[in-house]
Amino acid sequence: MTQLAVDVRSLTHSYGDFKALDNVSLAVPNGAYTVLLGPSGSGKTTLLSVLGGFLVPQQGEVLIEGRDMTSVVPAKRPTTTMFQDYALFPHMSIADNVAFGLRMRGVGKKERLTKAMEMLSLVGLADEKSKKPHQLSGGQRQRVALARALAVDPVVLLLDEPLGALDLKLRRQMQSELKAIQREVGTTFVHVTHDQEEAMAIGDEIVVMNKGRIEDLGPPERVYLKPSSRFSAGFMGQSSFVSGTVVSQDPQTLQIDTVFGRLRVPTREQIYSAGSAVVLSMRPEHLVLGTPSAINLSLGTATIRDVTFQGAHHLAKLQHLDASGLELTAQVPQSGHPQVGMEVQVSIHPDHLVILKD
Ligand SMILES: Nc1ncnc2c1ncn2[C@@H]1O[C@H](COP(=O)(O)OP(=O)(O)OP(=O)(O)O)[C@@H](O)[C@H]1O
Repeated sequence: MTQLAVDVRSLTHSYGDFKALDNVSLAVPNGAYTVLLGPSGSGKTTLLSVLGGFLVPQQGEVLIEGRDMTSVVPAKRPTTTMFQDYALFPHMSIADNVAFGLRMRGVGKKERLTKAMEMLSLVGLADEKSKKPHQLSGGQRQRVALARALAVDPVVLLLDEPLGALDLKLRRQMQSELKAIQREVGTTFVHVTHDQEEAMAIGDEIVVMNKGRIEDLGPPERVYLKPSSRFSAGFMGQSSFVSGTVVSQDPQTLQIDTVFGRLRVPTREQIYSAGSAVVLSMRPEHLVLGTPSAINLSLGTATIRDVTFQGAHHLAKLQHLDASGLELTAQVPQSGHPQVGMEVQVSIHPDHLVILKD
């Protein structure tokens, strides 16, 4: 049985009247790269602070490798936290910065410098060992902070917006480096970000947070393709939403009334009762413009209202002709030449239609 690196149970924490964490439970398997994703104020940093021991929750428990750590101070936990500003010591060499945590733990000089060099090699900075932090680029400083955090062999490394200070290009590059380093060392990483692309690029598991609660949790592909709530669908990229009411479900077909008529969807694992209010969520790349194929569900006809060039494709805003005011967003390949004012038929493959409880 895989032991859990982190097991938090029913965490609740308020600042005054404001509930920053509302009954949060989360299990992180050993060796996983977990990303806490959510908008500003959703409780990500509060949760990370509880894991790192900087905040004792008002309710709930934190277990690390099965041991209760709820009230244990940060220095006595098998966790280290890497903050966004890296907090490197400016007067110390890179090697001494990396060895610092080991020095605090009483590790001898020879051993700690050997470990520091091992960690600097891991992050590709062995040649810079004698430099001071100000002689390095932002990306290099970030790697030093990572080497320092890993030097003490934590069970869990907690990263709070670790790439927030980097420009976009470097940020994307560091994402793959972080992931590669995590795979190599096998340490459990819990990483906070509000950047959906970063979460998808890096996480084995994404935890989508909203208003102090976990809205969705799973591998990136699952959370993107089959989000489990409207919030999660909207936060993990673009989606068009359409309300519907379930008419019936039999072994073959789920029937839903929507503004563009009755949709007959091959039946789902989930059983819907007649009269249930649902929301249909559709990703732009799943909306098909042009004559629908036999298997696709027809969503009627729409007018293209706006087209934006996105490099690899166009994004078209569509206004539905039959359903007043309904807007859909569709991705159109460059070869599609979408033009404002064009009337197009819209359809979707049933497997791409996400049906959520309203
Ligand atoms: N020490 C504090 N005192 C009062 N309110 C706080 C405190 N720390 C956080 N909050 C509030 O709790 C909420 C959750 O904060 P938290 O920092 O956990 O969110 P977050 O998801 O990490 O947001 P961000 O991405 O902006 O850092 C926010 O509304 C914040 O204003």
